[in-house]
Amino acid sequence: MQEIVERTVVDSDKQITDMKVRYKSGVLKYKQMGYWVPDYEVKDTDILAAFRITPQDGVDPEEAAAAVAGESSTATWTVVWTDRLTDCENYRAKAYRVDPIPGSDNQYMAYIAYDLDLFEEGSIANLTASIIGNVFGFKPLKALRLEDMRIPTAYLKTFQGPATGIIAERERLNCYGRPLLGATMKPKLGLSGRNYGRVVYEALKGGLDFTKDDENINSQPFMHWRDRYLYCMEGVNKAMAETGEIKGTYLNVTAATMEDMYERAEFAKQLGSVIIMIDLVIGYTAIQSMAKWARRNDMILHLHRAGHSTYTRQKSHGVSFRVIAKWMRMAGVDHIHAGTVVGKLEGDPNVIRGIYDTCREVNVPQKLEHGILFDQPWAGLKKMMPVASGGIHAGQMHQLLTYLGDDVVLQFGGGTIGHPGGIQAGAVANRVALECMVKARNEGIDIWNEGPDVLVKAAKWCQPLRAALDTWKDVTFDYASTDSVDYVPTPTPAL
Ligand SMILES: O=C(COP(=O)(O)O)[C@H](O)[C@H](O)COP(=O)(O)O
Ligand SMILES: [Mg+2]
Repeated sequence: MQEIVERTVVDSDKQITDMKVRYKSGVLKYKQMGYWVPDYEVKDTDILAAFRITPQDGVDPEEAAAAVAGESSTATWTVVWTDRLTDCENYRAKAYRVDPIPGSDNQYMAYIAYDLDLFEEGSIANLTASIIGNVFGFKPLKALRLEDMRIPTAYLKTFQGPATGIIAERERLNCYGRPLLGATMKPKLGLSGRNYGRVVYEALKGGLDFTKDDENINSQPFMHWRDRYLYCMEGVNKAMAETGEIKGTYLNVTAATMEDMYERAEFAKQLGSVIIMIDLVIGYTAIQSMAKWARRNDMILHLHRAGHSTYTRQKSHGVSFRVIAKWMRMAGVDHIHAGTVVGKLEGDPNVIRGIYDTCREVNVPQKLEHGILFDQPWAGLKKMMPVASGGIHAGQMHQLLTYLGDDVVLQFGGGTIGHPGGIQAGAVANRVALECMVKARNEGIDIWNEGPDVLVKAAKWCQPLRAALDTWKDVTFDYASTDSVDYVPTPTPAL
């Protein structure tokens, strides 16, 4: 206690000096206010953030980094007397390193350390209110992107982590050694409950493990949620009885209020569903609440990342999806849409690799070429299953398996329901393509190069696979990606 009093007194002198400096120059001086500490020694318990900053013309990059540290921790636009009533030396975030990004237009990677005491335990809302709070609209910067974070073990342990995790999910489904297969219902909107349930049944009967509500299916006039749940679960139960496999359908419980979401989740549980679904747009607190509900009720929790591209897609402004994935593993979801590499939606292979590692590794080491700027040990939080979805089809199975591995849900919406032979044939094509590719890989065949031959051979005796390959052979999505790793700093021992 004595120590703090002393520090406060020393600080008060420093604050007065800082204030005089500021008033004299008439310019904000975050560096002089103590937010730039190049010789700072990072503590094991610090939360670290790496921001891509684009300072306004004429703004010194270190000053800009210090401004980010200030605005995302304790500072306001001017020095305030009340700082002296706090342990402000400790509470100020510290910008401790700024690297120019080669080949960029005045962009820098700024590293900032935050003391653990700045954050409430187990609250993504509180963490993000600082880290991505006001600071993204801050005038000294033209643009700002949160590229990565290091969450220390001390803070991780205050979070629940995935409600179920990959290991328990596989045990519940009794499914090992291969990716899981799913399909998103199409058309996105408009089907009645009975027709919808029919699609679920056919897709599961054909060999998929899961079907899935689309992100914008909730309780519209054409199909209220209870109808959807009842018809879907009828389809699930029938398909399970006929195939002898455990199956599920992600019942989207997204709704306007927590009360509505709990009511829907409870009904899904009563009907025997193994999985429910939420959309990212419900917000971090709602996601954490649903994760706690899922843990209490032995339910797998699927998260659709609806809305993420509004802030993850641009290269110089927003938040990297890798960071969102990290927050979601802390928040406690079991499945997360994480990109496909191939398919209709953008995604650079290196960036996607970094996201998949973040979801499912026990310890994620720094890997600069994958955009992973910090070591991230997960401190016992369970693994989260990535979901590959968006314009994928059976003809890409060798690429999907090579890029994404086994612990993933491969989800074919149009690639099941658009099959010329019908939904069940589409599911058969996907299951056969997957099984033959896993078998080839396990026998040591180089599926990256030989994969297309493997598929063609299997298609000789599997008419639905042949039809799928014929239908989608020309479908490629090779539009330029806007997302790739361009920042490869020299690692320093401090990291
Ligand atoms: O409906 C689909 C996919 O349908 P289809 O298989 O017919 O393309 C999903 O909402 C998107 O995959 C979301 O994208 P992401 O998974 O990248 O978040
Ligand atoms: Mg969708």
